Amino acid sequence: MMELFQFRKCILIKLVAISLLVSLIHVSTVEAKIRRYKWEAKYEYKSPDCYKKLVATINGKSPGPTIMAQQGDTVVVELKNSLMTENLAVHWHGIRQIGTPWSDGTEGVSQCPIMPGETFTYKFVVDRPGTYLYHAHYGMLRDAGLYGSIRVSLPDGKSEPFDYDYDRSIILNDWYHKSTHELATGLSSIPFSWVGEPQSLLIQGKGKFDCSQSLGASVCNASNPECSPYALTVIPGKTYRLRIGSLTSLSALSFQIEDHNMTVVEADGHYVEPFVVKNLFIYSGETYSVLIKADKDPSRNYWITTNVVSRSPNTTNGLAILNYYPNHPRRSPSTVPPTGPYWDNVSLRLTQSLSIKSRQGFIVTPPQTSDRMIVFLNTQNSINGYVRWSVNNVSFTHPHTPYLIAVKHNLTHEFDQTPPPDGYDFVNYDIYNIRNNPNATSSNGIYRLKFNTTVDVILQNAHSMNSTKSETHPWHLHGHDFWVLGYGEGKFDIYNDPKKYNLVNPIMKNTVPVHNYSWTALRFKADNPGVWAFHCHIESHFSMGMGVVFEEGIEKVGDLPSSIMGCGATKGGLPRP
Ligand SMILES: O=C1O[C@H]([C@@H](O)CO)C(O)=C1O
Repeated sequence: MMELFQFRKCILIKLVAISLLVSLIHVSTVEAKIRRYKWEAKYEYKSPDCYKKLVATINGKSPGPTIMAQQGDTVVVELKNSLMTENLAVHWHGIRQIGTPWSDGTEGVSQCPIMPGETFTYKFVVDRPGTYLYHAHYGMLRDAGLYGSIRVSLPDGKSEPFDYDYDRSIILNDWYHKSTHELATGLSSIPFSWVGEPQSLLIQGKGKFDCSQSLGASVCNASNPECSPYALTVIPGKTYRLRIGSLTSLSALSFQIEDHNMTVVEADGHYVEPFVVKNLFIYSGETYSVLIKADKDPSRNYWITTNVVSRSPNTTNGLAILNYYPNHPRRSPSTVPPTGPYWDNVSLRLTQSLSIKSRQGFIVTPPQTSDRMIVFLNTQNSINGYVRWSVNNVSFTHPHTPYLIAVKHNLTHEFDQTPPPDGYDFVNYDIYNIRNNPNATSSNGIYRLKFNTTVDVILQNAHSMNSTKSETHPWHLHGHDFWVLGYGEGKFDIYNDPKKYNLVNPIMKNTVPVHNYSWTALRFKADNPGVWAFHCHIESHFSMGMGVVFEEGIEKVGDLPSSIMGCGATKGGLPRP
């Protein structure tokens, strides 16, 4: 009897084990989906802020389609360049491209440009849940409207550490009426012609330029439905997760919703220890999730606004409508739209930056020490009469052969083999004044990092060349997230400031501002084999040389696909080193 019982028990255990195994296999096959997209990039006449101009679209839209995926999925984007006369590359901003550095979409770094008429396929895994972006990474093409959102949700059955009823993605932008070609030409000419302040601010691709400036209805038509304000419809009583991303060309923004507080819960794909704000400061390349509750008087709509901060604004505020259902989405509130905080209040912005900490229960503790410290002094310079931006007095230029190919195949003659400096003259440099000698050099040399080491990067801001200000610069790192260890005003003190680092619960991000006359300290692990750009996300500043490139673990990078080749030294195949 006992034996029969044991036998049955054994069979039962085996059955349970088999069914568990089957369900595990089932879960893993259900989880890892392939999300396929077929996109065509082309120019179309559009009027996002009522002013008609050529806009770079994806499948006829700007912002382009939102990529919706679950953690662990593989995204495949077959991208056709139908821009007719312009090259293309698309960067998946915030996706680390582990094992696929050739899919990072950075022209000159990870691939040759996609030529007009060509189709290029990007394939990568979205390994973490969160809010990300995509945008053109060729010349200043992003500014022409080629961008969109990536939303990575948790696998089925897993839930976020906060509750909400609905999820919405909103991209903030600023908008120029001149073509990107005109803007880029002005920046690289003698005399220098600055892009100036943008003509309008867009919220989810819509803005309002004042057409009364006598342009004629064929150019600017205030009643064009294309430029009716974006309406975010909410059901009274419900909680909304707003995934807000900024892809401004230049502007740092403040975002606010009339009468509604926002609880910040996510930054660049990482959970934030929740904190409540009336306005959200957001810099180009950053993403945040905020929760809002539709718990105000439901008989009316409310204004959503954006305004420029950190530069003296000359652009009307962005306007959208928070539409309480069932009010009409076009019904403008009769109230005055909130104007946001004063543009020049640096300490308010610094305070918000310092409030962003990693959420309890989700903290990834940083290594407590680093192997290398690199200090990047950000300055505006002059090189042979051209206005440029530099890092440690070196202004970045692209080589003809993408670094990933040149480094992997040891094509040493393709770029300067001398690495740029790890620091500047800490003792004598006065960050508060226009420099005595504005001259700098340019180079396409790169920083080579020892694989798996911990690297600290200190961004040091300074006075610009001929204005009366120091400007905010949002820096974006490809291929990694970094821990934000600290921010401070003035000149970074390499002996004492590291003692004040937050090594307990720093947030991890991929984009971070360095505030006016201030420093920002970051730490990351050089553990992602590849070649990665790190640059100011202001499109004109990057095109004026404000960036660097890191290489790590190139020997661990697999065979490069031939689809990324075809330019520079790889015209007609790979040359010998
Ligand atoms: O790169 C820039 O150039 C101008 C100004 O410094 C010179 O006109 C400006 O505001 C920038 O951000």
